[in-house]
Amino acid sequence: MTTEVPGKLSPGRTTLAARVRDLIEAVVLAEDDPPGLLDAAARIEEVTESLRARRRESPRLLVQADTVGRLSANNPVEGPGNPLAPPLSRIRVDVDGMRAEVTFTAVHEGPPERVHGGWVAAVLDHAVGRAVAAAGHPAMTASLTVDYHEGTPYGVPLEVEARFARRDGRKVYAIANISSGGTITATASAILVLFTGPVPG
Ligand SMILES: CCCCCCCCCCCCCCCC(=O)SCCNC(=O)CCNC(=O)[C@H](O)C(C)(C)COP(=O)(O)OP(=O)(O)OC[C@H]1O[C@@H](n2cnc3c(N)ncnc32)[C@H](O)[C@@H]1OP(=O)(O)O
Repeated sequence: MTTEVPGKLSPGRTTLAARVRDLIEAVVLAEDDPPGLLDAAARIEEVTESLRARRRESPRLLVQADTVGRLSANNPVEGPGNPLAPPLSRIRVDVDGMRAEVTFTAVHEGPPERVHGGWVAAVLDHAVGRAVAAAGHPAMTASLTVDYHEGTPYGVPLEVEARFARRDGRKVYAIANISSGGTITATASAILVLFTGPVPG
């Protein structure tokens, strides 16, 4: 059975994360005007201090996500609560794997007008983790091999797909790809190792 994510998360938190994401992009693209930049920095520092005054102990923010159970909405790839996360959207998971959308921005630029390969790998790593968990084999990535076939564009929605392939004892094999407008730009194959204890969120 396919389950739609996200789960329940306070709108204030997702809105704040979205605004900070916008802020990061604005910072990266801001013209070099030293007084203006210093003034902005001072105003941002004020907001940071007001949030810091209400600091929680752990970054983990568990919400009911899907068949895997309670997961952290602050996950740095998928989590809508984390401004660092692109994040993932339109997530669909089932026993065969997961599909999702992701839109990178100029913040993620590596090669000119293309997404940094580390970010592509992060999304693929996350996707294989999601896929094997959805297939009933929650595991951590031990090995991830990424092939970059073409530059991955930012500013457009990309499709992410990952599938559980097979299990051999504690080793779980999975594959994933990321595509733009039907063209696969990167593929990954992964070996994950089953968790022996409780699955962290
Ligand atoms: C609103 C909603 C929001 C929702 C929000 C969603 C959040 C949803 C999160 C879910 C999705 C997260 C997905 C994140 C994906 C990561 O980011 S995972 C994090 C990165 N990975 C790590 O940190 C792992 C670090 N490595 C380790 O901890 C340990 O090496 C491992 C992987 C646990 C394995 O250690 P171990 O348990 O001691 O196992 P070990 O006996 O060494 O090996 C077991 C088997 O694996 C094999 N193996 C081990 N390493 C390798 C290797 N590198 N290559 C090949 N084989 C290997 C061994 O040869 C052995 O094989 P067999 O002898 O059984 O045939």
